[in-house]
Amino acid sequence: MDGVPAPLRCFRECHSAEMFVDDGVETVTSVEQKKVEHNIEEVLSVYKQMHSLPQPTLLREQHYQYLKKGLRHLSDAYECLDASRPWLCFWILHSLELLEEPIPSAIASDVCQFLARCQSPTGGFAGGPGQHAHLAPTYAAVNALCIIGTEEAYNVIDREKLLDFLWSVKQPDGSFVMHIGGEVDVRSAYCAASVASLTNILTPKLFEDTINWIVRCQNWEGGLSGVPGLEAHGGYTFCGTAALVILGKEHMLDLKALMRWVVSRQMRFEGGFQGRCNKLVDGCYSFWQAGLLPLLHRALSREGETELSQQRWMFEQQALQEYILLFCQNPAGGLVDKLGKSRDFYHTCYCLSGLSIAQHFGNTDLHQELILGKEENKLAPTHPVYNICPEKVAQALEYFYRLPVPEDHRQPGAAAEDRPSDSAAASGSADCHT
Ligand SMILES: CC(C)=CCC/C(C)=C/CC/C(C)=C/COP(=O)(O)OP(=O)(O)O
Ligand SMILES: [Zn+2]
Repeated sequence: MDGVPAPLRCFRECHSAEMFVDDGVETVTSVEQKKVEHNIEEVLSVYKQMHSLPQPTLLREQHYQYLKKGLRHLSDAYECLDASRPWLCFWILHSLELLEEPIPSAIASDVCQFLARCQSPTGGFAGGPGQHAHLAPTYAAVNALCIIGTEEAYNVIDREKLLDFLWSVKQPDGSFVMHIGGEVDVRSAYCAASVASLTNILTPKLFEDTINWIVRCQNWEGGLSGVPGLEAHGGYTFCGTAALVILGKEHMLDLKALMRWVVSRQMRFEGGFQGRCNKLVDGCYSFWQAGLLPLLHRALSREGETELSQQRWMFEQQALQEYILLFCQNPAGGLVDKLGKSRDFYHTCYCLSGLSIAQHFGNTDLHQELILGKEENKLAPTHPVYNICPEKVAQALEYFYRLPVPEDHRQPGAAAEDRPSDSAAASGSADCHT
């Protein structure tokens, strides 16, 4: 059965470019914005000539071939991502799970062995073998291993040392640096909370003061910035909000102001999202921004602020699907930021993740689908906190929550060798989780 027809034009009330021009003065961004809108109009007019009833199609087979190849061979263009190799594993594996394409067991095992080589002897994962541990590839590696979801995959993670690493990047004010000697921003709090919760090493002490630090990142715009006092941005807003959801404290944000900010980031003409006010649409914000709506919906329904019977997220789900399917697909496979840009695995992962959010409303209890185009366009649902499929989250939690939480006597910024000896630690309580 076919899904709903495309909402061509009905969402497109006005050209955003007009709003980017202040008193007739053009800026670099307003000129770029006009180009984006021109490109969209051109593609739309060709599309309308070819199709009387618009039915955008997800190019499943092309995306599958592009992703499958990427697991074994990367072009020279990826040399610059030599310090982000676990990310490439996550982006590709998550895209494949959204497309419901199984990962052959030999490839899954090779990925496990590769990620094991990225694990630092002092805990956490690095961007590549022999590099220093960093929170971003640690998040990507743990997510990739949870997607694989085998005993071999789970066993790669040294949880005791992972906790050492998290403490080594914890700061006295509650924030985290991305790596020892590195920068602080709210991505790190999310990466730390995500891996700690998935692998059952989350202790209240580890996130002491983190909640207040994240809440300080929400600014007058309603969204969150990377550190307190800067401009709100979708990437950081997602990270801060999802971290607070993991820590059970999302209601400490001004949720209504956040809702107003994020829904205003959906572009009226393009249908996709921008990352921050007065900037351009980009396919990857289909997840970083639209992914906030399930988090907000849950938080606001708990506070009795949204109708539980509501059947839609509070953004134009069809318009976002249209943006991704009509303007972000490379005909040879892979997805892009915007028309005219090259495909890459990051945008493939986050465009597909956003498409999945826009297609599935609710959770396993109450589930409503809104599929633009044919039913074959339907992707698997994604978990809005971790961005891996919900069954894989449940399976990982089931596995790791059978294991005890490691003893935690560590201090912010402490190196692994500063930890009390194992025998001293072992004299304490065996399991502080309960
Ligand atoms: C888990 C994890 C590590 C998440 C990453 C979150 C994320 C996407 C952060 C984005 C950071 C940022 C300020 C981008 C702006 O880039 P820009 O100025 O090039 O783009 P813009 O014009 O769209 O703002
Ligand atoms: Zn992007």
